[in-house]
Amino acid sequence: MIEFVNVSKRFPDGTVAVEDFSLVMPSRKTTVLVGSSGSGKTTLLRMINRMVDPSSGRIEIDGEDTSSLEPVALRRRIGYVMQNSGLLPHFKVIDNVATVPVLNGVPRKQAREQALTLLDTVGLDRSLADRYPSQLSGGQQQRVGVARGLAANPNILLMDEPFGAVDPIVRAELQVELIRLQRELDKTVVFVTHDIDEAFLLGDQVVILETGGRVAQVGSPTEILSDPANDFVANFIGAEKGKRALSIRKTPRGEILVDTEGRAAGVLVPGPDGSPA
Ligand SMILES: Nc1ncnc2c1ncn2[C@@H]1O[C@H](COP(=O)(O)OP(=O)(O)OP(=O)(O)O)[C@@H](O)[C@H]1O
Repeated sequence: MIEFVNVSKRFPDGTVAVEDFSLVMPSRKTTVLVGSSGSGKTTLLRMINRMVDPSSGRIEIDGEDTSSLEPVALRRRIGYVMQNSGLLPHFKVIDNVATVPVLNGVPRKQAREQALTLLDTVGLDRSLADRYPSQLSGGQQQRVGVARGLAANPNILLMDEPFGAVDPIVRAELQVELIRLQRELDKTVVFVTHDIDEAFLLGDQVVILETGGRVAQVGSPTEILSDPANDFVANFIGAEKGKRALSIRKTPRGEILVDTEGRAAGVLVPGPDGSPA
């Protein structure tokens, strides 16, 4: 569990990126921080692994105050995946993945073997292991970025807009892949995005942020969709504009859900007690 307790961050130039932020991010769940540009998402994420230190307040990981931990050691046991993959251009794919375990003291041969297994995990063919990042597609690079983030077998995986720079089709593939991975690996994931659809798709807990890291609402996607806390949230999630309104259309083969433009959105199936799901 990651806990923020009254955390603020003021940068040396006086910018207050985060003000009095408190939140529990449960273990083995995905928490998504979503908000517009400048709302403090990246600053919040980077405070978890001490790439940025809070000006006040504290962050605990499983009850341990991170300010008492050595930053480099902390960073090595927390996976970090960023936009544009953050791969080292002059290292082959396999060495990009194996680097952190080697720094952690794993013998190189063993680290490279584990790296190959991780390529399997993220759905990449092992034949790509000897390529350089520039010889991969954007989506493949992001998968290597995820493999790299997982390489030290961290309990926590921080992901900063990891799918922001790839085209929508690849992005959808990567999102599905992350859901599969999360079921398999059971990590505590903190994911930053400005895309509310991505937040609802991936998040167990979604945190909608306003400027200064102010929490507009926290909840499951269902809770937020069914009961937006205020106009800001309603506007942000598109509920106000009826963008997410679905209605039932009866067809000879059953009932389907359609969106406001008449596009089919899904099939209505009965719930366990026979009521509509
Ligand atoms: N090193 C810094 N020095 C001064 N101000 C900073 C620094 N890093 C970030 N900020 C400011 O802090 C605020 C929050 O930035 P942050 O990068 O956390 O936002 P964000 O929500 O991740 O934005 P984006 O979606 O654009 O990445 C912004 O106003 C930003 O300009």
